[in-house]
Amino acid sequence: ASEAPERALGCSARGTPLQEQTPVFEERYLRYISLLGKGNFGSVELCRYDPLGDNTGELLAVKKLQPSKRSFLADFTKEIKTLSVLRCDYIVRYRGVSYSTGRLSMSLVMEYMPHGSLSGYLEKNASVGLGRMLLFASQICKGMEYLQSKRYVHRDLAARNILVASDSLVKIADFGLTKIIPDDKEYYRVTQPGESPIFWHAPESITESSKFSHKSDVWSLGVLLHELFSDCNRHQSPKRLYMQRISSNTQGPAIPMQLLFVLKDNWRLPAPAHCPARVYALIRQCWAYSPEDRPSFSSLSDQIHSIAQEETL
Ligand SMILES: C=CCCn1cc(-c2nc(Nc3ccc(C4CCNCC4)cc3)nc3[nH]ccc23)cn1
Repeated sequence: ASEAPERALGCSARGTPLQEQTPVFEERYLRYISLLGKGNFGSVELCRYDPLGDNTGELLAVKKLQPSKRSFLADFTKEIKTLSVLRCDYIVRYRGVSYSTGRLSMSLVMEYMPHGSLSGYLEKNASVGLGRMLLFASQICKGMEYLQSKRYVHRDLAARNILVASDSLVKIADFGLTKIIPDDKEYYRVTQPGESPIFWHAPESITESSKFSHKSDVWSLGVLLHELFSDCNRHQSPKRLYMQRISSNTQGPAIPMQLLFVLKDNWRLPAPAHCPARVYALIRQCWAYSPEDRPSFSSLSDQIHSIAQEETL
């Protein structure tokens, strides 16, 4: 499960060799253990793949699709394709698929992350020190750097979608909304904005243009870092802080427009309590109004690295 990897952590430049790409797990050997999470997509279950029937099989996270809503099936197969080519220690590992003969449904099999989501983990372990926070932040940056190298835009970067493998390793998960930027463009324009988490979205993704790019992922990473350095405290969540700021005139224009208004007016989420000034300054860089003024993931990794060296001396 989460034993320390004997090799250095990292992401491989080339994709997964073809024959490894879609291992099939026979559904009859997948033993249900418990429910790990539910979403508008379906559910994620903890299962043991136990072909020998002696409970020695490995634990896996199996994402079952909600009974075949046609659109979901298309998105689901795209998510499987998206995950299957990714090979990075900071991205939750895709293991394969499982088909159920009877119900003509398909499940996505992934590595099991024992500690659950980062938001849940931080609520439970308030003692996470600055050093580990910065370690988690740099791992997420490296995972995003790798996604960018594959021209993937995650579009749903938030603490709820970061999973904890061990006390010293977190990974990016939930690629349900991930899009691949076309080769001839620098952004992805969303036509069907579903239930979108606007409090994590960059201004250009909120406006009618619904533009998503690596730089809009950088904005969301800033919001994620704000959550991280707020210990994912629900009372200081981005949604709650934004709603406090804009709720003065709820009967006014729709929430997204009010959010845009305060962002245009250069208001930003305040520094979390106990957040080092250098970390908040880094977070603010991610929230530059125009995308091109935001740092790259590699620059963020370097800055986090130098903050870690200074702050944890
Ligand atoms: C990304 C978020 C939306 C969808 N989603 C993904 C998962 C998920 N979870 C886990 N592990 C896990 C371990 C413990 C707990 C517990 C439950 C009881 N309360 C304390 C925390 C919860 C989850 N491993 C995974 N691998 C791949 C996916 C995945 C769950 N939901």
